[in-house]
Amino acid sequence: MIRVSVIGAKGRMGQHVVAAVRNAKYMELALTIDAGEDITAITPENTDVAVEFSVPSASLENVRALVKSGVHVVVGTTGWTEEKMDIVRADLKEHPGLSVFIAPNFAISTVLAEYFAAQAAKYFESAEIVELHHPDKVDAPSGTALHTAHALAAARQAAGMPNIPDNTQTDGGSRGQVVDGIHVHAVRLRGLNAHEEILFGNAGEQLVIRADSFDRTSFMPGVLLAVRKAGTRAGLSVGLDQYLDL
Ligand SMILES: NC(=O)C1=CN([C@@H]2O[C@H](COP(=O)(O)OP(=O)(O)OC[C@H]3O[C@@H](n4cnc5c(N)ncnc54)[C@H](OP(=O)(O)O)[C@@H]3O)[C@@H](O)[C@H]2O)C=CC1
Ligand SMILES: O=C(O)C1=N[C@H](C(=O)O)C[C@H](O)C1
Repeated sequence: MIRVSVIGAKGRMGQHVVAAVRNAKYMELALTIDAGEDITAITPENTDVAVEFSVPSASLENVRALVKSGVHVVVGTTGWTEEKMDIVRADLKEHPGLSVFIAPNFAISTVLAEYFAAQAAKYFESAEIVELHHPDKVDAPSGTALHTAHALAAARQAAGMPNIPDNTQTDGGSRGQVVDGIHVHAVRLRGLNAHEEILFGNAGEQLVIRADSFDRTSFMPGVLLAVRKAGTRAGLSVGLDQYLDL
């Protein structure tokens, strides 16, 4: 049995994770922790893997506390920068064998969309990203869109592509945030859940790759896969693609 504790357990994702763990074979729910509760209650005596879905402002300190306790961590919360990950990498040096796995997105559709987009990137002069989410989301652009922008930029750079053409002379914000040279646009609309479009353009043609998570259940197979894989890859790793046969 894998004993799984959930941090952010009362949140939208946390509630789904609690239910998914309860229904999963060979897993049992250990502790559930939310804002204001004592995360140090999670220890190797009661937990094998902690799943963290809280808020971007709290996630780093939660992960650091969990690493200090000595449990494997699966993280879905957004807001992870290289600087924050370096802090966790340094902490992990004191705990060889422990794993911290961060996934900007656990939905197979979105992971594949980014994978396909990275393959397409070198064939198109233009690329932009549109992410669309529910209006209760606190961060923009989404962690997924940031991750996709980095992947596209890396693919373009590896192929020696020039900057994306854009002759905009005045911009009151309508052109979105520029991430590694890629324009990223965020839509917040009641009724939506989590959606991403990657648009590519050449003279006379367009390719659109789109992934839709209509319901948070879409993230659960990925979360459970990451829990099952916890500890197989010591140190910090990022992205569900690593666990898929891509
Ligand atoms: N990787 C992926 O596939 C996915 C990632 N996400 C990301 O997951 C995160 C959570 O999303 P969502 O569930 O919608 O957000 P919610 O706001 O619904 O849930 C967050 C929960 O964390 C709690 N919380 C706040 N501070 C702490 C803390 N210090 N310690 C423990 N718990 C805390 C909140 O409590 P309170 O409300 O009282 O503050 C709330 O219950 C976001 O960053 C989101 O972008 C979302 C979907 C999929
Ligand atoms: O807040 C959300 O809902 C989501 N957050 C993640 C992100 O910012 O990429 C993953 C998914 O898009 C849902």
